[in-house]
Amino acid sequence: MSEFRVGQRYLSETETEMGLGLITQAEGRHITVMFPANGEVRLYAAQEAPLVRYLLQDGQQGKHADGWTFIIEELSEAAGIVTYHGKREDTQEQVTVPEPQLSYQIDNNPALTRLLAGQSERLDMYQLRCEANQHIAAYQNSEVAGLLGVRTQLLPHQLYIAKTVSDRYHPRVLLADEVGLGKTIEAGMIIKRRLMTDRSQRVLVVVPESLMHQWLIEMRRRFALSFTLFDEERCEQAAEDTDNPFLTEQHIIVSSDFIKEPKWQSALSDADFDLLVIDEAHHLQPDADEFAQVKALCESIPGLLLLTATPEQEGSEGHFLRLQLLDPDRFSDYEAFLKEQEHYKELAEQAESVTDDKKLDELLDKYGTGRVMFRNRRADIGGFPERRFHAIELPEFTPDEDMPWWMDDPRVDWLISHIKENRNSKALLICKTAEQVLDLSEALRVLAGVQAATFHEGMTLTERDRSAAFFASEEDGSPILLCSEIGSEGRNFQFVSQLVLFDLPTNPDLLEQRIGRLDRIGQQNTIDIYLPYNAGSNEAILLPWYEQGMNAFRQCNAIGRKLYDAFGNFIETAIEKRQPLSDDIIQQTQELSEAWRELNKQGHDKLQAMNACRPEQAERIIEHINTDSDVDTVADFMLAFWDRFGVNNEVLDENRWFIRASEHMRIPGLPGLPEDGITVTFDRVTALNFEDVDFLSWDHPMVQAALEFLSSDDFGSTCVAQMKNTAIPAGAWFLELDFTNTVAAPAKTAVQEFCPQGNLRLLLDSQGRELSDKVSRELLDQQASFLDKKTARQILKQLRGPAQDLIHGAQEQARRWQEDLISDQRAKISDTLQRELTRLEALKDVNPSVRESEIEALKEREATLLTAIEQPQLSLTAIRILVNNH
Ligand SMILES: Nc1ncnc2c1ncn2[C@@H]1O[C@H](COP(=O)(O)OP(=O)(O)OP(=O)(O)O)[C@@H](O)[C@H]1O
Repeated sequence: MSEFRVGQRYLSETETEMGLGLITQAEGRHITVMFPANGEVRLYAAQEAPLVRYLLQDGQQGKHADGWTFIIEELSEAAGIVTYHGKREDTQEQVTVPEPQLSYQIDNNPALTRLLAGQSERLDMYQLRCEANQHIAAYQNSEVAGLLGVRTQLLPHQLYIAKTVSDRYHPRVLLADEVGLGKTIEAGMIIKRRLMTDRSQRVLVVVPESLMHQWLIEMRRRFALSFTLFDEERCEQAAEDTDNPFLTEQHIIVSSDFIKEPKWQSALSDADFDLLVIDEAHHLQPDADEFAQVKALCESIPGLLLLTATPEQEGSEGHFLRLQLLDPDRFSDYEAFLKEQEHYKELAEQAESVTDDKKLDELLDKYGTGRVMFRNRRADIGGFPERRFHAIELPEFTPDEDMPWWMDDPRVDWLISHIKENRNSKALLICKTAEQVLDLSEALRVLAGVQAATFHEGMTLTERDRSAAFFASEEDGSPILLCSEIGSEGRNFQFVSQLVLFDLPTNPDLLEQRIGRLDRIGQQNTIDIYLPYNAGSNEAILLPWYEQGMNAFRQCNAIGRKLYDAFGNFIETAIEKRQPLSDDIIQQTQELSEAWRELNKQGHDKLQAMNACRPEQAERIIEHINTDSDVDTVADFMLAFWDRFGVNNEVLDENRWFIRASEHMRIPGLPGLPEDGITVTFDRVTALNFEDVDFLSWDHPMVQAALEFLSSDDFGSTCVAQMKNTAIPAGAWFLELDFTNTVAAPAKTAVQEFCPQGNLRLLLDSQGRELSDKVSRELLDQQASFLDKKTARQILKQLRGPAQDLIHGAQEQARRWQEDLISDQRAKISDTLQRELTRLEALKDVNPSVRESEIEALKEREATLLTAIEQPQLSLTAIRILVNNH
């Protein structure tokens, strides 16, 4: 066809991302177009070529293949080739640019390119794109992003910690809530929020082997977080293909024993993790050989969360040395640390009179465990069930060497009767060793025909989980779970209300951990703790010390370990000699425990409570979560998304949908959408009631992917629609433009905190008058209706030129908006980080507690952010032309 000439420039109507094409052959009925952007050469039938001629007009900006830009003043044409005459923007020289010399990169705004190519998408797709952009900006601006979709009850003490800790640039803290109050949940929330806000990218979780699966499942179920378990075998395998196995995944769980292996030390330290979480951290023993390795790992990772309900389980000095892992400079002198504690009472009194949160932070910062340690206590939270204690004295027992001990140990008889009398309820039994568990299991099977579930270190992880599930099963589960001491930590057994202590540990913190399996969040019933013991046994010796001395069975016992430090010698001697403890020791224990409790109550506990939860702030966080995760908004958006993108959704009830990919999916797949479908809800309560239902919120990977698809691809980026408004002349037209501003910076700077996506909507009439304040998007949507593709294309042909002119002007306006936005963000970066710097430097003057590296990191962050913000990205993400047609 004669209208095609070699050298002319065209856009592909269907693949605008190929940039500006150049006709290289135009003979007969075919034309050849080269697209330099991706080096493709396409052959088209001239009559049906899906191409749009690319022509600029005077006043517009052109770009030469060498990269410089010019403003067009005049056009001329010869043999079908247009030549542009104008002025170079950089040198102000007059230039002449024939169209073959135009750059193939016409504009970095795909929406504009698509408009020029005559593309118009469905109105509903355009609306969805704009909505997605608003949701993205709202999400990035939300103060509680990452906490919106946690599948948990919104408990103030947990959310306060989650938000406070996750917002710190490099948090290094001890999460030490009393047993069962939700440290794992808090850690999960912190991880989730940090990942969702780009504050963290790579996370390493270290837990006792017995808790690895539980963590994996909790992270997935409650936070939609995918972790991978790494063990020796996995590392060996990965090491065959890569130098560092830990770089193959972003979120990794390993066992506490694993990190002690020197073999993987350097790989772990070099794996660029930015957050390390160590559960049951009281096991980190400063006097153990491998402590140096753990210390090195803790030093190599900027963020560190240590979790323990019993920080002083292994003594006060161990506690101090673990605090030192968090902040070696602050906790540099043990004696000074002890001395400081003597002043906690006065400090607490002083702190109580401070009403300003920032001042309180400063005060807590300067003394004691300050803002490093978070400990919530049952007494402060309230609402926990009562504990009842039943000590059952049984006759003395001496095992017969020729018979298994369990044949005539009176505790076994008691246990069998107990199971029989309590057929309708389950019991958890904890004893010291795996051997005891195996013997007891045999005893119950042989003597009573009871099949007990077991849990001990001799079983594999999968066997343990299977066994715990057998115990938990309501229909045909076991009435009792026999656990060795490994079952006394971390596991969740709050669906049980009876605990049988088959023996007693000498360390009160271990007893506390055992009781904590049942006395934890979610426990609905009064807890019955049974201690069947034989007269003259170790348990008979320990019982009065625990019960009368410190009331350890009925209440939480934070001072147990200290009492053990004070009376341990007497206890060990009494056990060795098989003699009861003297009344005097019991009396002294009682007096000391009362005195210490009182002292803690006035100082230590108060200070910890002030740091662990500030109720007003916690309530504000919950309010924020409720506002920012409005169920209807998420649901409306996702339902519309599924409809447009070919995901079948079937309503199951008011709150649940079954969704499955259809044959008409417009995208290759969605994260979290398996082939055979999935049931989802947008409602937290439903999510808590139905474990198998996915909880969709703005935090969920599927919802995030939907937002990402809509914003990063071209879906709905251009649209021509009609409106019927008799108040304005027929044929009047309007241009609606959506701009976004983003700032790209290295992930480690967590740039989103200061520079979340900003959106600007402009609405122009054909004269270029800006109307966005007067006519909202919603109002326009009410009047807008669909236009068929053909008419849309005709309109575009007519309005392309004038629309382009208006866009040109609007871009100027958007740039001014961007400058204001960036200047606010720049000020916020400087203000916040300078304030933080001043705080750290002031703190350093009071005591040498601040690491120089912390100050350096802060300065570096500020410098990087301030550099990044100099190159913000303004994008025109969506364009709509509305033509009045009545
Ligand atoms: N906000 C919540 N909503 C629902 N369940 C919760 C919530 N917080 C905690 N739980 C449940 O309560 C139990 C205790 O929580 P978690 O395991 O996090 O406590 P912990 O402090 O880590 O326990 P431990 O001291 O034994 O290590 C778990 O079963 C957990 O799933």
